[in-house]
Amino acid sequence: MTTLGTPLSPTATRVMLLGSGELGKEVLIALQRLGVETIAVDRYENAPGQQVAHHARTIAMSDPAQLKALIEAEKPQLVVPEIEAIATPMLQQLEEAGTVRVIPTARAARLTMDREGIRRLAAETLGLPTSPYAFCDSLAELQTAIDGGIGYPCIVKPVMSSSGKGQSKIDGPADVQKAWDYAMAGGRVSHGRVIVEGFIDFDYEITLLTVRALAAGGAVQTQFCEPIGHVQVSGDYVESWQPHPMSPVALEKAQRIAQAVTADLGGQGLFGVELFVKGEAVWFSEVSPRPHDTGMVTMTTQWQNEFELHARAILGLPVDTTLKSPGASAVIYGGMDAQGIVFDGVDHALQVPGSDVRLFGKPESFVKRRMGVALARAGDVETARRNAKEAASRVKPRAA
Ligand SMILES: Nc1ncnc2c1ncn2[C@@H]1O[C@H](COP(=O)(O)OP(=O)(O)OP(=O)(O)O)[C@@H](O)[C@H]1O
Ligand SMILES: NCC(=O)N[C@@H]1O[C@H](COP(=O)([O-])[O-])[C@@H](O)[C@H]1O
Ligand SMILES: [Mg+2]
Repeated sequence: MTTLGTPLSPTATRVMLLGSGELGKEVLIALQRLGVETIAVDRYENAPGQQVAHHARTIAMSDPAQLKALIEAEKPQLVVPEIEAIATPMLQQLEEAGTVRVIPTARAARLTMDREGIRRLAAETLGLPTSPYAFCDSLAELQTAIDGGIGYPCIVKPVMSSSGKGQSKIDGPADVQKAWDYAMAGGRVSHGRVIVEGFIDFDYEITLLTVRALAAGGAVQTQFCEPIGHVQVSGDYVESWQPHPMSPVALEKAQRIAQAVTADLGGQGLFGVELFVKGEAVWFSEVSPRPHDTGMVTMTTQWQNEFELHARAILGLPVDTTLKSPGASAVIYGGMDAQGIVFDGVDHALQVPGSDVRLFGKPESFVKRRMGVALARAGDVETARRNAKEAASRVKPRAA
């Protein structure tokens, strides 16, 4: 049985988010609605989630000593990683000592913060289909791996990075040095290691949101949302929609892969399983053991969006993954490096039929920083995509 307390009282159910960007902000709002006391942690002040939580804390989350001190001081019942770059071995120690429960598990957070951990688990332990890959610690090793079988084109990524940071495509020998240098500059945690992956010439890619939640009787049950299609530019998502049509065979394979990888990672919560599809072939790419950026579309397409599903699943509550309406999302970038920017045209954007806008409230804009998202629901996905892009384009960021 789940029992929830009263926030800011001795009975409070206390949950700490490690990372409080746009995704954490929505998880925090979902938790607040259930009367959970929330602690929003990030590496900088006034992160989006810190603006809606009961408590805001700013630390270097990749520093094990700072992380341990904060968790011991705040004593949350649950710790919810929201980004990859966290001192996950320390989370594992604290979980093993019984100090705290980590969502979905500390091992899942550790394996997925490092592309090597999750890739070796998926391909070598679970035998799931993936692109060919190798791990390299130098430019020379990278060249050897490409010549030894990965071939061209291929993709190089720092082992610790996300949202496409440090990622680039190599089309031929002339690009190798540039890709290596770019990866070295772009990792989130400095680390001289990269993964090189053979390029998969997929027809489309999806995120399969997969929830592990308690069913009546107390057993963990796996449920899937409708597939989310998306478009990525330079490794970062710019547009997503739901549902993405799939052949029954491809959908079945996708669900089987998602079931296998999430069952191994274990625990309770929502996962974003990234898959490439060509015809009826399906490849596993990677998985987030937490809500996914492409899943922001569920704020307009599902009865319970991915953030509510995560909040419910981690608290031991039942979930409903059904679709409400086809819909789409389109990213609003800052387009400039500046603090405290303003957004013109939100009124104009909201005149687009079925549209909605979220502005994350990030204190500082960068040219390619995601500052907001436009949403649109419609009778079909094509209309929704067109309307979401139209609404996004009507929001005009401007320096104050
Ligand atoms: N081996 C590959 N073949 C073809 N395309 C790829 C491959 N690897 C990555 N991509 C493309 O680059 C995108 C980003 O890659 P990936 O998900 O590994 O990066 P990421 O930095 O972890 O991104 P995020 O954190 O946003 O999920 C993929 O969604 C896909 O469009
Ligand atoms: N693909 C992962 C992803 O989308 N993560 C989301 O972006 C935030 C960081 O944004 P920032 O880099 O603008 O601070 C994270 O906190 C999370 O919400
Ligand atoms: Mg990805």
